[in-house]
Amino acid sequence: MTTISFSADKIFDVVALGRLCIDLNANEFNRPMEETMTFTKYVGGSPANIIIGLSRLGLKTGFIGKVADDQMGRYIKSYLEKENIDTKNVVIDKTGAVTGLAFTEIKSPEECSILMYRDNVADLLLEPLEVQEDIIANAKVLLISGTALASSPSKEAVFLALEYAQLHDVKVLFDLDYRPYTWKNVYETAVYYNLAAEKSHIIIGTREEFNMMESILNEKCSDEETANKWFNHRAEIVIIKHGSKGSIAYTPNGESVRSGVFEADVLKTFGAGDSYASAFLYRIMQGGTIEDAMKYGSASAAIVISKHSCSDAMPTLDELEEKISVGTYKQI
Ligand SMILES: Nc1ncnc2c1ncn2[C@@H]1O[C@H](COP(=O)(O)OP(=O)(O)O)[C@@H](O)[C@H]1O
Ligand SMILES: O=C(O)C[C@@H](O)[C@H](O)C(=O)COP(=O)(O)O
Repeated sequence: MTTISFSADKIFDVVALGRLCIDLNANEFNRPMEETMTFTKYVGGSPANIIIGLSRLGLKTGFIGKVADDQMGRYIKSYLEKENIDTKNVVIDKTGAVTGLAFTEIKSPEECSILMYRDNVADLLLEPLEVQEDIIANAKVLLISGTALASSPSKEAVFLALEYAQLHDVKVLFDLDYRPYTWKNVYETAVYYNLAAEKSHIIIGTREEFNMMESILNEKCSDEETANKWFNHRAEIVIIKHGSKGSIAYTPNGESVRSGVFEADVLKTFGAGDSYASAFLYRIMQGGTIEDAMKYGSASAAIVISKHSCSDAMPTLDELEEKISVGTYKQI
C-alpha cells in the first residue's frame, strides 16, 4: 500500500504555476461551434482549474502567474481571491498582452473540442525573476502544467521554480496538459516535457500525451514501460489516463493500480482531467492510498463532466464524498 510523504509545517499545501485564462463554454449543446450563439464566461486554464478544485476541498493554496491588465485579468484575480487562493504572486502584465480564451464546442457528450485564442497571452510572459522563491519554499507541493513550457520567458520561469522546489524539499506534480496549438513542433515540445518530467515526483497525463513525449525517439511504450522510465529520475507516482476507461497508476516498487470510473450523466468531457488531478492530489496529501486517491479523482471527474463549467463546477469535500458513497463505481 503505497502512500507518499510531504513536508510538514508549510504555509501552503499546494502552489500552482501557469496559465490563468477564460473559458467561454457553449450555452447551446449538441451543435457545432458555427451554430453556437452564446457562451458563459468562467475562469479557466488547467492549473487554475486544479488549484480551484484543491481550494474547494479545503487545502491552503496559492498561484504563481501573470494576467492581463484589463477587465478579464481583474476578473480572474478576484475570482481566485474569492476562492481563497493566495494571489500575491499573480503579476499584472504591463506590456499590453491579453488574456487567453478557450471557446468550447459541445457537439455531443462524447464529441467536445476547444478553440483557443492564445496570441500574445499574458500567462506566457511570466519572467523567472517574477517567481517568488519564498512562496515555493513555503509549499508542500508545486503544481506545474506543460503549457507553461511552450515559450520564453514562461518556460524559464517554470525551470527556475523547479530549482526552488528542489532546494526547499517541495514535491512537484506535473500535469502534462499538452495543447498542441501552443507549440511550434513536436520535437521542441517533447524535449521540454521530458526535462520537466525528470524533475517531477507525480506525473499525470493521458496515453496520447505520453505518446507525444516518446514520439521523438520513435518509442512505442506500454503504460508500464512509460512509467518505469521516470522512476530512474524523481518520480514516485506516474498516472496514465485513459478517458472513460479509467486510469492506471504506477510506483517505483512495481505496484500498479487500475482505477474504475463513476457513472456520470455526461454533458461535456473537458474538465475531467483537471478535476481528477485536484481530487487525486487532495486525497494523497491526506495520507490516502493511491487506490483511494484515484477513487476521489474519478468521482470529482464524474461530477465536473456532468456540469457546464470546469472551475466553477469543482466539488466541495461534502459533494465529493457524497458522490463516492452513493455513486456507481464501475471497476474496469
Ligand atoms: N465518460 C466518462 N465517464 C466517467 N468518468 C470519466 C469519463 N471520461 C473521463 N472520466 C474520468 O476522468 C478521468 C480523466 O479523464 P481523461 O479524459 O483521461 O483526462 P483529460 O480530460 O485530461 O483528457 C478518467 O480517468 C476518468 O476517471
Ligand atoms: O486548459 C484550458 O485552457 C481550458 C480549460 O479551462 C478547459 O476547460 C479544459 O480544457 C479542461 O481540460 P481537461 O481537464 O484536461 O479536460
